[in-house]
Amino acid sequence: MHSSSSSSSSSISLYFPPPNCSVLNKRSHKNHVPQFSVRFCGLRKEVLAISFSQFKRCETQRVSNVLRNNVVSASVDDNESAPTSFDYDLVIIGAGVGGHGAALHAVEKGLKTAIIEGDVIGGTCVNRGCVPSKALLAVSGRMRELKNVHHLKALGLQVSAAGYDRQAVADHANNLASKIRNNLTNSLKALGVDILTGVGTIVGPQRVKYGKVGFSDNEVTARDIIIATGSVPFVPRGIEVDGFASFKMQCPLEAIVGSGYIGLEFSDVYTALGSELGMIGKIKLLDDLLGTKTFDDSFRQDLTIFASRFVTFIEALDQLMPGFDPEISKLAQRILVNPRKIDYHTGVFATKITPAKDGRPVVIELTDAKTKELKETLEVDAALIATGRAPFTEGLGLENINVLTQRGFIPVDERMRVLDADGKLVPHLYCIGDANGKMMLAHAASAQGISVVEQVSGRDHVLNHLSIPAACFTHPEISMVGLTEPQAREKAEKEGFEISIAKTSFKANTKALAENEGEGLAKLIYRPDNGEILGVHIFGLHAADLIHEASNAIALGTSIQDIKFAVHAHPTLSEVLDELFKSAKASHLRFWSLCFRNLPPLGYLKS
Ligand SMILES: Cc1cc2nc3c(=O)[nH]c(=O)nc-3n(C[C@H](O)[C@H](O)[C@H](O)COP(=O)(O)OP(=O)(O)OC[C@H]3O[C@@H](n4cnc5c(N)ncnc54)[C@H](O)[C@@H]3O)c2cc1C
Ligand SMILES: NC(=O)c1ccc[n+]([C@@H]2O[C@H](COP(=O)([O-])OP(=O)(O)OC[C@H]3O[C@@H](n4cnc5c(N)ncnc54)[C@H](O)[C@@H]3O)[C@@H](O)[C@H]2O)c1
Repeated sequence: MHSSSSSSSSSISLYFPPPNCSVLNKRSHKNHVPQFSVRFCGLRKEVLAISFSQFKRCETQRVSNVLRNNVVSASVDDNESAPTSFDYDLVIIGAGVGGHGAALHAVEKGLKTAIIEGDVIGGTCVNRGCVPSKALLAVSGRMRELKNVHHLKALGLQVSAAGYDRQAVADHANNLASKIRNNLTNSLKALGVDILTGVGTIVGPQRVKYGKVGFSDNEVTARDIIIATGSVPFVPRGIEVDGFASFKMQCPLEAIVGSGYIGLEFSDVYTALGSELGMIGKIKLLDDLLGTKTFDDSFRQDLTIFASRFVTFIEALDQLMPGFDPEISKLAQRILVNPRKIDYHTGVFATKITPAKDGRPVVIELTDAKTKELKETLEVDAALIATGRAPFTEGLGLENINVLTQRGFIPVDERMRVLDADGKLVPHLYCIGDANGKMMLAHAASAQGISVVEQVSGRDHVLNHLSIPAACFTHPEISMVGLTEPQAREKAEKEGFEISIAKTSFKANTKALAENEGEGLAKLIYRPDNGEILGVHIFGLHAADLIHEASNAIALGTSIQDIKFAVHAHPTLSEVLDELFKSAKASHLRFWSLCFRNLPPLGYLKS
């Protein structure tokens, strides 16, 4: 177990311990001068003998200032309010997936760890994000298949009627969330992580208060602190959200503002489950669907689902799904949007949304993204706002440590170390997950937490964010890792190298054809000169599971030349990637290019 004792010390001469100074222990320093470990002005200091009067004068001043001229050998901690012995090695604020991942790894590393949670364990992902939404998507996927007569016929199946029990579907999502929440809570308890309940506020360096807002009297000190406070829905200005859903009434959802991950996944749910489900809330934040981000349980909503006959996407950028590789977005549009009951407006901002009232519909004003002129007004029965997430850093006490957020995000360096308003590192303070905005994904939050724990336990670690995969759980799924083609082209131009593209189709894959799911594509972006994998994008059956071979290859620096010899079981979907890597044409001279990497360019040699 790591010791929770002093990390900073000073050496100052001491003849008598003054009244405000308690001697913790005394031992002999080299040259036989007595050395004391003292708590003085609230700080733990290692001191050598000095006079009592000198100590008295420094009662209200910084030890370093008063004793500057009297020290035998000194390195006084400049930071007066920083404790030098700690209740914990590590305190984590926020028990979402990021905080949870960090806590588990900290225990493995022998750190005495506490986690502070102001709401429920599991955060957004478990309670109102990944987990319940994937339960709904599991249902919508099966319903979609059962309703697809052509597909069933091709497999020789006959299903007379596919239907579902609305409450049972909602229960499935709710039960899954509570099961995972319990699993997370139990794992923390079983490993001896102290769960401290309440809102955490940083009150000074290495000090955190926690408890009910306004009554947080409990204070703990920690050698290192991780902020993992996550995010809340981002609602653009002009959009009014009219409260919470009660889900007793039928009402088709008509507009989804934002065609990112949430918009796309929920369009999959709505269009598959048809119009049997409904909602009352006319304008909804997705989070409100599954619970709300608040520390007051009275606001918590029952999980329910709703669906629509038609969905209209409103997207500010020029194409739907703008975050994905453009070729994959186009394919996704052809398969996930065009044949479904989905309409769309791109290149327009929803600048004003007025909730439905007195029998009048929801009114959405669309403003042209380029000209900024009002383009159109839509009237719909309901709208879902899925326009991104904003960091949740309110009440964290960042002002106490001179940290200024940037659009709400906590600034960090590549090691998740928090930067203060002057751009300097704040010692012993880290921020992971949605709150730092580097990559708003559950597994990214957790990976960042693990990376920080590695660092605080003495091993330098920098997480390669380009190796972190992402997936959108539509039917079929979309997944990606690394750069998109435009990003890779930009990098190649800047750094002066060529890129190549390889593609394989699911249509040639035995397993996909056996499942009658041949619609799909895998795309590889790589450097032909050295075989480096720059990005992989997959659209097709189980794309979310398939991506990991590529992400592990990027993380481990495996080249095309090496991975193309990896063996894949037959018949499996992973042969799509096998074929992809085999079809890439990377230079066989990689060995030599590695050997000569540091030599000057040929032109230089010739001259
Ligand atoms: C609908 C939806 C679906 C999603 N699906 C996926 C998906 O499939 N895959 C994926 O990778 N990501 C998904 N995400 C994103 C994912 O949920 C987030 O990236 C992830 O939850 C971020 O984790 P976190 O630990 O940073 O923050 P959070 O999960 O938000 O946890 C933060 C925790 O900190 C607590 N907290 C905040 N402030 C304080 C304080 N001052 N004191 C004490 N506690 C505090 C909060 O109560 C919360 O429990 C989805 C998000 C949504 C909304
Ligand atoms: N499967 C997953 O991994 C998954 C699933 C859901 C959510 N998430 C995470 O949750 C976060 C939030 O998801 P999201 O879909 O809300 O955000 P997003 O950033 O993926 O998409 C938001 C979309 O809304 C558009 N937009 C913003 N303001 C607009 C306006 N006024 N009018 C029209 N369009 C507008 C943006 O151009 C963008 O395309 C994401 O960061 C994502 O990483 C992940």
